Amino acid sequence: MSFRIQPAAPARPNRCQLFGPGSRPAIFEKMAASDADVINLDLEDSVAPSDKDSARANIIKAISEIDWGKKTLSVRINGLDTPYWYRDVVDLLEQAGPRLDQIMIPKVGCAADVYAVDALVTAVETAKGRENKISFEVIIESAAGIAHVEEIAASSPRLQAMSLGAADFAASMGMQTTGIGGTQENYYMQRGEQKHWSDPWHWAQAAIVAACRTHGVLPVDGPFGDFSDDEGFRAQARRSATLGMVGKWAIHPKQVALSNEVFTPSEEAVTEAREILAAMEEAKAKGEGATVYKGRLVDIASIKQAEVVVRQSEMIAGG
Ligand SMILES: CC(=O)SCCNC(=O)CCNC(=O)[C@H](O)C(C)(C)COP(=O)(O)OP(=O)(O)OC[C@H]1O[C@@H](n2cnc3c(N)ncnc32)[C@H](O)[C@@H]1OP(=O)(O)O
Ligand SMILES: O=CC(=O)O
Ligand SMILES: [Mg+2]
Repeated sequence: MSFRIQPAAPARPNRCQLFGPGSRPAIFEKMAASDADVINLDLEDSVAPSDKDSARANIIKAISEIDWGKKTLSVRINGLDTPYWYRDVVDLLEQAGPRLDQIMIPKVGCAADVYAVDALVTAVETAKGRENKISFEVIIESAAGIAHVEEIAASSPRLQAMSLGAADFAASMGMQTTGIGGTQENYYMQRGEQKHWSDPWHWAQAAIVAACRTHGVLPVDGPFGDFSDDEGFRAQARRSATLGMVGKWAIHPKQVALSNEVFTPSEEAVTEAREILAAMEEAKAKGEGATVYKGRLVDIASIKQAEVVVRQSEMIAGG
């Protein structure tokens, strides 16, 4: 292990982030009643330019009027390349009240983007004497974002989570697809007569997980656009969970249960993890660092692996 200890990411459930356009206030109560751990009220790409002001007003009203329970409540502001974002930040911070937990910054391309929002948020918080400080989440969804992913992960103590935004990412990278996440028809290996589909999102996800884990940030998988394809969603979410991501977005309420299912360690996985911990306790008592569990090697690294599963399960149960 490096001399630098890996910081822990925030210990809060983030299995599913449910999105809804700020221009559609009729669904806000349904979002609040959902089983999502995080709610993302959107001011950005699901809101038409002509609706930006009214969407902002809807969201500000709903933040204090609706009972959001214990959910993390986040608002996605507009990008720094638009004329809307400063007004989003100032109005939210001045008018939305203390229930707002987090701001999501889209299309972050470098650490200075986060610095700029941090400076504005800090000024308004200080001016208003706000006690509960706003946290940040960012979306990596551009070539610049993925090229600078580590400096972005290290950019601010406010930063709690980082998502991959497959739609804008694909556009920025010039990828030949209109699909949002999941299997892409033309991304395959050919062997004889057989096609084997690969995962074009994998490398970006792995880069995000590594940057996040280095700096104590929660890595999250973004949208899966085809909400009629439950198995496709599950497969994408399982790959993300296996890579170390803690959750996924839902762009339709039917995806919430799917995401919670995948990102909650199963009873079977938790039992096995506890058995590994018990086996290693026995080994330790005998002065051994390695032993055999169900015919396979387990050693001191296995304790850390098992603890990831047990900790995640206990945090979700307690959260
Ligand atoms: C690439 C990106 O940036 S993704 C993030 C930004 N995008 C978004 O925020 C989009 C979020 N999703 C939506 O706007 C909508 O779900 C849509 C447009 C995809 C589909 O909307 P609809 O056509 O109304 O879906 P559908 O008819 O299947 O809705 C079923 C029920 O769920 C409700 N519902 C729809 N979307 C949501 C939502 N996001 N949250 C909670 N409830 C919702 C509907 O009101 C309806 O309720 P009802 O049964 O009481 O009438
Ligand atoms: O904002 C999300 C995306 O996929 O783009
Ligand atoms: Mg986007």
